[in-house]
Amino acid sequence: MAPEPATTAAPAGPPAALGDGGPLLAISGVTRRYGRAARAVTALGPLDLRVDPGEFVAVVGPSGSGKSTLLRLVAGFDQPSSGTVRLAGRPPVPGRGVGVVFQQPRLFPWHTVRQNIAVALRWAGVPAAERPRRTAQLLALVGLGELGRRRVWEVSGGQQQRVAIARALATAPALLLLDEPFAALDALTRERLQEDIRALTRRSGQAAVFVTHSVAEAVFLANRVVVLSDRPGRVVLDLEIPLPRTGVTADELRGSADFAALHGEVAAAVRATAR
Ligand SMILES: Nc1ncnc2c1ncn2[C@@H]1O[C@H](COP(=O)(O)OP(=O)(O)OP(=O)(O)O)[C@@H](O)[C@H]1O
Repeated sequence: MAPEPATTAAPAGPPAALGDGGPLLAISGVTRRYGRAARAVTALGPLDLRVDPGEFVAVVGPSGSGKSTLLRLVAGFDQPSSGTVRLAGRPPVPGRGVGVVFQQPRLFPWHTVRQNIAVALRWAGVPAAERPRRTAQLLALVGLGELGRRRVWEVSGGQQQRVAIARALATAPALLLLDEPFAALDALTRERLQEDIRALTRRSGQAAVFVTHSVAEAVFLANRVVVLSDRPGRVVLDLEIPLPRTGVTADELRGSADFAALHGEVAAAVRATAR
């Protein structure tokens, strides 16, 4: 088990408004087509998906099933061809209410680790006087308390991805969107980061939608796994993952019969839909 991040504090800042008890994310009848006329391709849908506060939903599916398309629609970076996406009851606006972590950390290389976080806090409208304390809190949350003064190129790939996660949490997003955030990391770093993300989101109740190719990663991290079909992506399995949240080590969890059974069920659904 990787060491726990140094603090149990929740992400800094006020929680984003959630509306009045409705779903956090509601996707209804959504499709996304790319291209025109004879060259048009339907990448996604029709798709319905609901995510409630506190849920960690992993989306798994074959390559080209529209997983990244789905995240772009939820982040407000892109618009559906039909249907609706609602975040806390409203159409998503980029940068508002969601934090996004990509496969590559996409940090400012000329800044220090701390400055990368401080910039996000500034964009979020956090007053200058408050930023150092909040930056320290966020770095401690992802286990990087000691590395704030380092330049980005002076920390490892896994540590850079931790900075990206801290930055995504800087705005206290209602929903965290993770697009294969561990894919570029070596196996050991990937496992450590998975364990820390699992601990962090379980502790804080942070809602997340997490895209991955890895069934094991999905079952380990999520409390719900959604499998998309081959293109156009539609939901072919929506499975609760009732694995214990506390009281077991990561190795015990990964080695348990329950884990193996859930992994088998999800993997079978992915295999059945892959071309
Ligand atoms: N901007 C675009 N213009 C045209 N086609 C696109 C565009 N973006 C995605 N597509 C197509 O839509 C389909 C879904 O792509 P998307 O990247 O969402 O899938 P994915 O499940 O995330 O794939 P992967 O697992 O390989 O990353 C693919 O066939 C892709 O080629």
